[in-house]
Amino acid sequence: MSTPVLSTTALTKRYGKHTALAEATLDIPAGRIVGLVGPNGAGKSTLLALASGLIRPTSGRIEVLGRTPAADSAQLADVGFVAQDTPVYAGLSVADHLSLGEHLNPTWDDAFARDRIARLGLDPAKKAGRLSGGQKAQLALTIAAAKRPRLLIFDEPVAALDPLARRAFLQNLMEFVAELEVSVILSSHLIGDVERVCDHLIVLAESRVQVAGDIEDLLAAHHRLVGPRGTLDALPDGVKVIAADHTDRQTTLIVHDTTGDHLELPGADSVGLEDMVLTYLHRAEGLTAPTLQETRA
Ligand SMILES: Nc1ncnc2c1ncn2[C@@H]1O[C@H](COP(=O)(O)OP(=O)(O)OP(=O)(O)O)[C@@H](O)[C@H]1O
Repeated sequence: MSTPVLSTTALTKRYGKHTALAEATLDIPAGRIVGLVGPNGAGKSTLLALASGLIRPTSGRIEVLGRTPAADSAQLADVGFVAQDTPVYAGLSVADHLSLGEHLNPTWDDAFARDRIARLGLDPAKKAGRLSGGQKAQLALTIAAAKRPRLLIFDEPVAALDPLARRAFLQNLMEFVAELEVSVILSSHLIGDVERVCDHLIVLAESRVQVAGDIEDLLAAHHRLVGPRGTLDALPDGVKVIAADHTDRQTTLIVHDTTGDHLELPGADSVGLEDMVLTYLHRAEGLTAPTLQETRA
């Protein structure tokens, strides 16, 4: 089996008394486009900063491509990181950015970078400060990809972009992935975007991983069950209730079949990605209707 892109065990980051990330255990296979979703302050940037080696864990283990993040120059070259707010140098031209990239990165693919800039229609002489938000994002993406990393990490790459620029950026990203055979982890607030481009999902809320896995598997393992009240109380082992809603007569459950056996559950209906993510986010905030156990207590 190939080395996981990201592997963590009980990964924790604290700032003083505040826990930004708690006990995160993840195993992400290579070749995925991973969507990291969660509300403000959930710990997304913290996880990405740990993965890129910008910060060190308080406790727990993290390996990126089988090694400690930012362990040495080879490991640094293997990971391209684009922080929030698409960091480019306002006073430098597009061409200056490419020269700088070439100078700083031993694995720099100049032909690839120049070809991308031409295809995007960016004027090499233009100062980065005069580019639009979408163009800045595209420039940052080009620079990160031209390092020819094995993993690209983006912290909310499309947050500041209008819908058209967002779509163009994500389209571009998918082209890169196919062209460079690179793994990608990106954080986003937009579940629709994640659905469009990602094949693996991590839901983070309240500093904890709520659920993670290949999107296809997660969708196949989550179900909505509706039945007369009382009929859904006994579920097979390994089927976890994520949310429960009751009326006088009827119970609606969102459940996660964690057995991996694709259990046949009576009356099971599918759950869309957005509903699934929101169910986990609501549960983390304690906003769900009471669970069956709580109702019986
Ligand atoms: N350097 C720091 N010092 C102290 N607290 C921090 C630091 N960095 C992050 N935090 C706190 O850790 C928590 C997680 O922050 P983080 O930036 O990882 O969240 P996020 O999910 O990326 O949020 P957003 O979607 O708003 O970017 C927050 O409560 C934040 O205030």
